[in-house]
Amino acid sequence: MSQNIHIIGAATTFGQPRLGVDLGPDAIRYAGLDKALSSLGYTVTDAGDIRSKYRVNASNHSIKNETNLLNYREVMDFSLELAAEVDNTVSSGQFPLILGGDHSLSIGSLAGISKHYEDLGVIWYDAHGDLNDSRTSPSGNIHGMPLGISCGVGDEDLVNLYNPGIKVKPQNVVLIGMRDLDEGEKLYIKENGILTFTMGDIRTKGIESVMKEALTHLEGRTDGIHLSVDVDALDPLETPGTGTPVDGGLSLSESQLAMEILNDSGRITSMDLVEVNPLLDEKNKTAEKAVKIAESLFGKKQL
Ligand SMILES: NC(=[NH2+])NCCC[C@H](N)C(=O)O
Ligand SMILES: [Mn+2]
Ligand SMILES: [Mn+2]
Repeated sequence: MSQNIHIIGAATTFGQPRLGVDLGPDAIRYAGLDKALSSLGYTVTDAGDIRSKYRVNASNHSIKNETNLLNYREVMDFSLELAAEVDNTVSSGQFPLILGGDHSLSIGSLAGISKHYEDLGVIWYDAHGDLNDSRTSPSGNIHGMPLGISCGVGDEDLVNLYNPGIKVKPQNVVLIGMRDLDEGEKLYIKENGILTFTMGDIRTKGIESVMKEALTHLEGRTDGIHLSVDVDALDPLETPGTGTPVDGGLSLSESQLAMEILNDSGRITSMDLVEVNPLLDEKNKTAEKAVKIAESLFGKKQL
């Protein structure tokens, strides 16, 4: 892993309906991210926040376009800007650590990162698959679509954003923590043989063997691995400050072990840490957990 971490705040809220998730990057900074990573010996720089040029207010926040996509233009423009920043970060040899913000930001982060890899792997650590398109989505919220879009499904302009073509091959994706998949997502997973670990699988096999299986699956076929952590992968008792909580999730200590195993592999090349919404939180608890997850990924061991 690069010794230089570049933090990019992706202060977007347009991928989902709740106000406040654009404050996620500051909540994570306030919880001490920079200091935690510097203490591990990394050189940490912070780009500050990329913020949508569109203003947000309660009544303009969730506007549908003709094809069931909410805040389409806003998400599109934001993703382009984020993709360029992430692209530059990888070009300069730094590790991009993108703080969210809602999960639609991964459209931009994957667009920027994938330019640098032939066969990018993706570990999607989340309660949700985020594999919907405008037809399968129950909500029209684009934060339920970024992985599908990056795999080439859905709106053509979003799929071809920043650099034309698909960003990630579905066989290079591993889903971990799944417990709220929509019918269309289940079908897509089956049809494309995406390696998927539900909470049931994790309870049966244990998180250690799940993470090792994930890494083995991506071995040989990928030249870099992007890790996308949605804090709703964790149980809402751990991370209540998020817009779409789902009961029955991972604990903090399981997640720390998962991150330590990824760190030991030395194969993670970029990361998103998303869906922290301090307006829904209890005393910034969720952002504090997010910092602990990042710490474990970058090398803090419990012993
Ligand atoms: N990144 C997230 N939290 N996504 C939640 C998605 C929920 C649901 N599957 C939808 O498409 O609306
Ligand atoms: Mn989620
Ligand atoms: Mn998500």
